[in-house]
Amino acid sequence: MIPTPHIEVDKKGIIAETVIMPGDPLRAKFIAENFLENPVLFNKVRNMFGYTGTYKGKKISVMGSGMGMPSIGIYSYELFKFYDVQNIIRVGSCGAYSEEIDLYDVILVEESYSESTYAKVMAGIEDNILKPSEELNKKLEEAAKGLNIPVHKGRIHSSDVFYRQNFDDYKKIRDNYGCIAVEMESFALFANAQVTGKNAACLLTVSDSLVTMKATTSEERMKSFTNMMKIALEMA
Ligand SMILES: O=P(O)(O)O[C@H]1O[C@H](CO)[C@@H](O)[C@H]1O
Ligand SMILES: O=c1cc[nH]c(=O)[nH]1
Repeated sequence: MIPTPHIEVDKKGIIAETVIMPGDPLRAKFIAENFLENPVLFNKVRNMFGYTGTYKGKKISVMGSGMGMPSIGIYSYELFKFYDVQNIIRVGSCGAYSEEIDLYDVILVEESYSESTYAKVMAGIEDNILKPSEELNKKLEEAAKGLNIPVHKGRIHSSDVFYRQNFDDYKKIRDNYGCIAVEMESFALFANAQVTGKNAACLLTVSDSLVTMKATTSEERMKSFTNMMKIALEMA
């Protein structure tokens, strides 16, 4: 079924086996233009930019996912199911739930807790904690070590909601589930990888802290979260 409703590529082989996937399509453009050799734009449907190029001689793609589970649910499913993509590495931003985690720190997600119904509705998956690929995580950790970039590892909260009416509610999730940070896509990505028999992982950079209320700017979120980009590219 290609092209798909959301990706205008009509041939296999244009999109690489490994796709690096930020939420922001402009972060995808930034990665392609600053890290890939000879990047070629393969998707601009809904401005959800996707590029294929090479990194240190290896073919690799980068594409935005949009925000939230319904959005990454669509893009990652189409990539896994219809374009023979084997690995998707999300490179996202997140809010810190712990004082020990500072702005710009990088987190390698070991488990993703969610109250979302995505996995259940999509495939009858009842678990509320999903895991990334062990093998990808091992490689990402090795790549981070090789680059001398420290990473926190742990369980994060994958949320359907950015703006809670009761801000302090996040503390219940942090304390009950041991989550160190919050983002909004990894749970759906891991569910899709499980359903399609493919591999997914997630690196996050801390853009703000729910504890200290420190925050980066939107420009910084787009352009300066380069450490996680380098780890993902080096691994790929
Ligand atoms: O920076 P991205 O990858 O979009 O990730 C985070 O930022 C968005 C919210 O601002 C949500 O998509 C959340 O998961
Ligand atoms: O999902 C997110 C991402 C960054 N910061 C948050 O508070 N939530």
